[in-house]
Amino acid sequence: MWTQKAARGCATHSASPNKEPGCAGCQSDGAGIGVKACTGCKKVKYCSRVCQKQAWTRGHKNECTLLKDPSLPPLPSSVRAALQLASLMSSTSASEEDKAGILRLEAHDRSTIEQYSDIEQYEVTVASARDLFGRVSPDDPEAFKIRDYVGKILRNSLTLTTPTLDPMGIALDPIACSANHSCNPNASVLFDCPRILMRSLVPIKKDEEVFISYIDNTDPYYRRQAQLKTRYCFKCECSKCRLGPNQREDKWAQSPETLNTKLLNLAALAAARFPTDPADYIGDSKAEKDLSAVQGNIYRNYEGLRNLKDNAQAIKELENVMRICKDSGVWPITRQPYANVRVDLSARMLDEGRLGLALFQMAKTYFLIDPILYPQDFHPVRVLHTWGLAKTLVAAYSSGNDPSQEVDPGVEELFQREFDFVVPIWRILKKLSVDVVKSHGSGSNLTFMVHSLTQQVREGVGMENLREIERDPLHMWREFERWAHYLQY
Ligand SMILES: C[S@@+](CC[C@H](N)C(=O)[O-])C[C@H]1O[C@@H](n2cnc3c(N)ncnc32)[C@H](O)[C@@H]1O
Repeated sequence: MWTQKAARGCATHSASPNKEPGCAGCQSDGAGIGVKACTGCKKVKYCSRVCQKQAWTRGHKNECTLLKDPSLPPLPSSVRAALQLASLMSSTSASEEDKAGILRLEAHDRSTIEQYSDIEQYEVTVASARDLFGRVSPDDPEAFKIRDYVGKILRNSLTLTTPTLDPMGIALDPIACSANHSCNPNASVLFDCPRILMRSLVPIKKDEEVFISYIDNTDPYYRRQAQLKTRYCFKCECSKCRLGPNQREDKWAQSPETLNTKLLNLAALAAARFPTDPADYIGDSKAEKDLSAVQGNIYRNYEGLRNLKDNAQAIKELENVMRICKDSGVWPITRQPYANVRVDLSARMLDEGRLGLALFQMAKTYFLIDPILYPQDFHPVRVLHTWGLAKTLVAAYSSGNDPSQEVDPGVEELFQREFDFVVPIWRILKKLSVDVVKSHGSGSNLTFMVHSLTQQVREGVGMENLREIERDPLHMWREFERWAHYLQY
């Protein structure tokens, strides 16, 4: 089952009455992809690429009816997911095999949820989903199974991401859901629409257990523990967690005692605004408590910014978050969420056409951060970041060679300094062509895109020239490495 956070409902269709609507999920025009109309409203359409799996379209039927009720507030994602699962299970178009797979999944219930607040949340979700389902399908016996469905979702759902790893909602797949969690996983789950891929990160022997990571395993220990407890109801005792809160993810650049005094006011402010969250715990000394308040503030700010539509505003605020990390004097650039904020900032800058600044941030991630957070060259996250960098280098190079395009001032300056973009483009793509097969498999969409671009560059530049470029007589690669140090934060 696939579900999505943001409900678009029938508004998408009515917003453009004269235009044949495209996909309400990914917003593509649907040309050449094929779109299917919702079986509920018969209007909103979803494409078979990103918003695939008919289940998604069927799930919309409930939302679509419910969203016509103006008295209803926006549905929480847990309620939405339960409604979609109930709707899927009662439909005739879901295969019996799919249904049997879902029915076999175990569910969490009051006995496995430990904290009172989480039980309360679970009961509210069950009651809301049952009530809403009853309004849409008054006589459907699936309503009585909603408690079990909520428990199944709580126990088994994985974060559904775009191919570039942006969270989109949740996914429930009987096979992917059979893997247990480790913060030091030997495999990863990737969404390569319409398929789910499970890829190994290290050699796995026959009969060895396959572990995936349900959460961002680059987060510090207490945050990982808190997330797994709240979302999946278990205490993680994986090989990394057994070593406690003193691994690389938890390290500070300097002792928390040296936290910049400017930030102490911020800490007091943050502590006053937010009750202590176990996810933010660092230690019991005054300095550690201050720092945990700052950390909580930073995580919450960042999470709030992820869905901000206004790019310019988001860039301003993300830069602010990064400045706080930098000014703290204790935050290493590899400690979360500093590292993730940088990646989001680069993506936002790209959307705004600020190629030069985005390139410098991406170079920092490429040279100084990713090799530490993701030690394997072919780690899927690292491969995706590298792919973003390669595409941005190509875009910068093309913009400077196309008189019809406005060149970003940062890129213009690089051209003036006679930087040869082709050196890093070729070196990165050549290696990426190999790594992407290991990370995503030879048949994945990403592999196809990486190989196509590599081929274009090979044909465009010519093998003879590329051999000279590989020799790099003017030391362009060394110059490129320096970019990682250009920006202050
Ligand atoms: C997707 S299921 C994994 C399959 C699970 N073994 C089962 O049979 O349902 C996720 C659930 O398995 C349990 N689980 C997964 N990894 C675990 C771990 N490392 N330690 C303890 N429980 C774990 C948790 O209850 C979690 O909600």
